Amino acid sequence: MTRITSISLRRVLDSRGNPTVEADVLTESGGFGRGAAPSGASTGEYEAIELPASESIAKSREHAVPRLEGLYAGDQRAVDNALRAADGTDDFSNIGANSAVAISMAAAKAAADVLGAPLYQHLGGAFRGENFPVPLGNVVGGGEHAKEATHIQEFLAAPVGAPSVSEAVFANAAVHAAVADVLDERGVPAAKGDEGAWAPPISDAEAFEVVDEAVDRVESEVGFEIRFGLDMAAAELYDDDAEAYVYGDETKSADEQIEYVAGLVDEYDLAYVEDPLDENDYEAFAELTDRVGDRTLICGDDLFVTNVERLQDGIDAGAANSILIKPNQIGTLSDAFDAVELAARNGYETVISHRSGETEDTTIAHLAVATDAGYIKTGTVGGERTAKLNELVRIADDAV
Ligand SMILES: O=C(O)[C@@H](CO)OP(=O)(O)O
Ligand SMILES: [Mg+2]
Repeated sequence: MTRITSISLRRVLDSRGNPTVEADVLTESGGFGRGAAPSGASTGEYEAIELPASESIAKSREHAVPRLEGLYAGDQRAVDNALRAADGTDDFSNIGANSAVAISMAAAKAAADVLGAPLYQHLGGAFRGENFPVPLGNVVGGGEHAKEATHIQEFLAAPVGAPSVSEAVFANAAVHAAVADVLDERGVPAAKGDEGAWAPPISDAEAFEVVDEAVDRVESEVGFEIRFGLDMAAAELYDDDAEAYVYGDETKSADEQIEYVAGLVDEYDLAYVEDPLDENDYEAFAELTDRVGDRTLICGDDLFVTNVERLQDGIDAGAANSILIKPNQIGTLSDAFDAVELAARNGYETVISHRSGETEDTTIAHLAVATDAGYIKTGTVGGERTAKLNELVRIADDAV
């Protein structure tokens, strides 16, 4: 039986050393599931609310746990509806999206445990596990994840031609290593940013050269196509008062930003561009998508925040052609699934994603396989990133 008998919540460390929420769910027959909430730094204006971990835990113990005990862990909608009812707001500002998502993921894992099925199969059904997402691997980054580095937040290796997910994961690690070599040859010292990407003190223009070179080197070694992409996190670059994108001493109007990004897509044959424009500018997103959407993915992260209403607005406007899915942006797995389904029905590609603050939790690897997502963005190196990448390798090897 998957009836929930108890839920424990505790504070654990995330990869930045901040407290986050971990949930354990136990069922009547001894099923066990554990989930931990990630945390963003370049958070979107419209995301569900993360509360301080202790506050979120106290509120959830009082309001959510009593409603959840006795429900079936396998009835994910009922669990997630109870979380929403316990919170009573649209954005989880009462109990915190951090506790909500930890409990939602832990319940799914407890149900899978009772069934004796891998999580991806419990979530996605018997016919999942054949297709794997292309991992987008952050190899150079700055922005909110490393202050003295590039303005663009993430340069992402995209091994689109890899014959297997394992080869793709290793190719990204090789690009990460090749970037270190290229930087070394140029005499550029580099620390690492929050997600384990190199965070060199160089201009965006030089970062393009470095990543392009590193990708070329690895591509010729492995013999399959590797492209690259970006997360521009442009809402962080956008200054509302100046109505412009600010790159240090330079600024760009929305039209100039569209021109700039369209030029980059062509010059570097970019496979992927996330948040190239401000989160409130559907129109500019639509214009850019119209120009380059036939040859690259224009992905909405802060634009859509895994929210079906914002995604529907984007679909109506023709803004973007793909969506980033972060369960903690919306608070539950059910909401994240709804966003994936709406995207799929409208021909939008799905990219399942980590946060810059992460834990060892591997739910997103299973979510990507369960939803047949085309891509997963979960870093390249570092234990909290390799936890997900290695889980994908295990799923492919039928070893979960
Ligand atoms: O912007 C993003 O896509 C994410 C993850 O890379 O960063 P953060 O978790 O800081 O929002
Ligand atoms: Mg992003």
